[in-house]
Amino acid sequence: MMPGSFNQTMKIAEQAKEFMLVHQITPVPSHYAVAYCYVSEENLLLIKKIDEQLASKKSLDAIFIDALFSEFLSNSQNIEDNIFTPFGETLTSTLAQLENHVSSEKATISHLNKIGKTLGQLGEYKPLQNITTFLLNAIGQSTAQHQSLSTELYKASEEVSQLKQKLEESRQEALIDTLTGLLNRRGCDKRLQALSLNNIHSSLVIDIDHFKKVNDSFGHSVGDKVIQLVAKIIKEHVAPDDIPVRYGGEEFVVVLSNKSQQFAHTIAEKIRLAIAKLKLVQRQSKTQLPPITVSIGVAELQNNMTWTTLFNNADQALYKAKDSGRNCCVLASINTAAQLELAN
Ligand SMILES: Nc1nc2c(ncn2[C@@H]2O[C@H](COP(=O)(O)OP(=O)(O)OP(=O)(O)O)[C@@H](O)[C@H]2O)c(=O)[nH]1
Repeated sequence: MMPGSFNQTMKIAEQAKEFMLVHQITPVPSHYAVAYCYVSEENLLLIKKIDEQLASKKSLDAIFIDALFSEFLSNSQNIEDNIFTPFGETLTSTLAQLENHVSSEKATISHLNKIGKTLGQLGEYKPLQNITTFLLNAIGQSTAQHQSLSTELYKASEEVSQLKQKLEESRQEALIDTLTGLLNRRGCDKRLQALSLNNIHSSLVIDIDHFKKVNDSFGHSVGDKVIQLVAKIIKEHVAPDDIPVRYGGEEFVVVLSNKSQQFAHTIAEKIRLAIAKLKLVQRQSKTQLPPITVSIGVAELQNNMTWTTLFNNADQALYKAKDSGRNCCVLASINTAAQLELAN
């Protein structure tokens, strides 16, 4: 879609609204973005997925649409570049044209008023006076119409700004874990794109020990609180350019940017000890929780290694930590025989 094609943009916006109505899609910005992308035929894979869903007579429910949003739109500039920006630009330029129109009409009205006044003073040119009055009325009406159109367009323009803001919020939500406020896996991937694989980086994979028992003995909400506390401690121990992530369930990953494995190990130990020191009491029953401990695998990015391999190495070290009785940190090395086990 070319910026500036106002009618076309409005048409697609209308079709997107209609599509949402027909398929009873909840009207939130992210869903609107998916509908808009579908009707504007911009993403063939997204179209294919929606068509397949419809062909198998399944509904376009919130879970399905959210998944499409996450897969195709939340992480890309696509919506911004192809939907909101041209839409906003078109509105702005149309508004500017209308304003020009209205101000030239106002100038014409002012001239005609002067002419009407002069003709009135002369008192002889009744037909000309009538024409002046007719023109004044006609232009007055057209100005009123243009002004009301301007008002509508201003409203639309404000709605676009709000949608942009909400989209940005949805995009942020899609990158952040709501329980802990840490990045989620997707957010981690995004941040990793900014790091050069040529520098020295390390990673921790941290897993809460016997966490199932916490849930089973104290309930899921206490379990959630423990996850939050562990996240908080992890965050407190890392630098602003490091990347702490809730990787899933009770597992965390930290990418320590520009830091060696030895340094990462020191941080891992500090995190482990700080968590082991926690004294938690369940508020309602005043029961003391057993000590919370974590096991940590530590690995360093080696030459020609991908992030996935780095995380796998740290994960293998984590398994070794679990096997060694938990509540410890284990360093991975490329030579697995040289695994160095630390602190218990
Ligand atoms: N409260 C809560 N529990 C979660 C969440 N995500 C995953 N879990 C629970 O975390 C537990 C993980 O259990 P397991 O993978 O068996 O591991 P574990 O009990 O921690 O044992 P080890 O890892 O072997 O030390 C499961 O009971 C999950 O239900 C969450 O967001 N909140």
